[in-house]
Amino acid sequence: MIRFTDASVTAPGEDGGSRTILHPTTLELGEHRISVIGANGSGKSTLLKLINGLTLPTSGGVSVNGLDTARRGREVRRKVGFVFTDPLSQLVMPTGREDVELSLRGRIRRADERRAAGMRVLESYGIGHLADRSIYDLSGGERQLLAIAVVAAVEPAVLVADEPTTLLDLRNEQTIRAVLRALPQQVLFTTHNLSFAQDSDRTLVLDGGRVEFDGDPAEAVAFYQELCLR
Ligand SMILES: Nc1ncnc2c1ncn2[C@@H]1O[C@H](COP(=O)(O)OP(=O)(O)OP(=O)(O)O)[C@@H](O)[C@H]1O
Repeated sequence: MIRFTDASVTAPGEDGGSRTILHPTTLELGEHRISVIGANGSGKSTLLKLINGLTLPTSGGVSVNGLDTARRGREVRRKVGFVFTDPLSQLVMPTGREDVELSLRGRIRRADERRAAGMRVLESYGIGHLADRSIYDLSGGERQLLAIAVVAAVEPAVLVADEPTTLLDLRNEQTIRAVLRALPQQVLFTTHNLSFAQDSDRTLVLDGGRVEFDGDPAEAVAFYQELCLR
């Protein structure tokens, strides 16, 4: 269970004062698949980053399975895997094989076992044949698949993905959606794709740093469309 208790985020404003990015927010997030939608700059990424402590609340708190993100960030990050919009910002090794092996390092000590396990992960995502190719020579979809595989390899309790299909064509978008749908763990994602948003059990609509709607995905999309037309 992810809990936001009056969690807010402020940042220095241009006028020397402070600017509210997320107004005090209280949420209990327990559903298997939760989507977050809203206009550019409405606070979606900030909300996701609060979940694994990449961003800490200025006031209030956020916890994951009872672990406070401010006090127990390392433990939280072991439970919450984060997939960035741009896979190149998280893939740190020259090839997929090395990246997935790095991810498995804390779990599997023996190099030969790690190598075999890494290969099994890549094969399960249909990218085993790309294991030794430079990450710079992968297509956007292949890279996004690799980024998800690397994060999911350590079986985090929660997987958070920030606009995971934004850079993808229709076929790759469908592949990533199917991959995320099949993951057994809790998945939270942001998207501007309203059909993808409805691939979930619950949708939050953010506007100006506030959760303005929280509930059924189809109703959330209708609410958001109306909000955009106002
Ligand atoms: N560390 C920071 N310092 C100052 N302003 C920030 C910081 N982080 C985010 N912001 C601002 O807060 C607002 C919300 O940003 P956020 O990235 O959460 O929006 P978003 O809804 O994910 O947008 P997009 O759809 O464009 O990705 C933006 O105006 C952004 O510029």
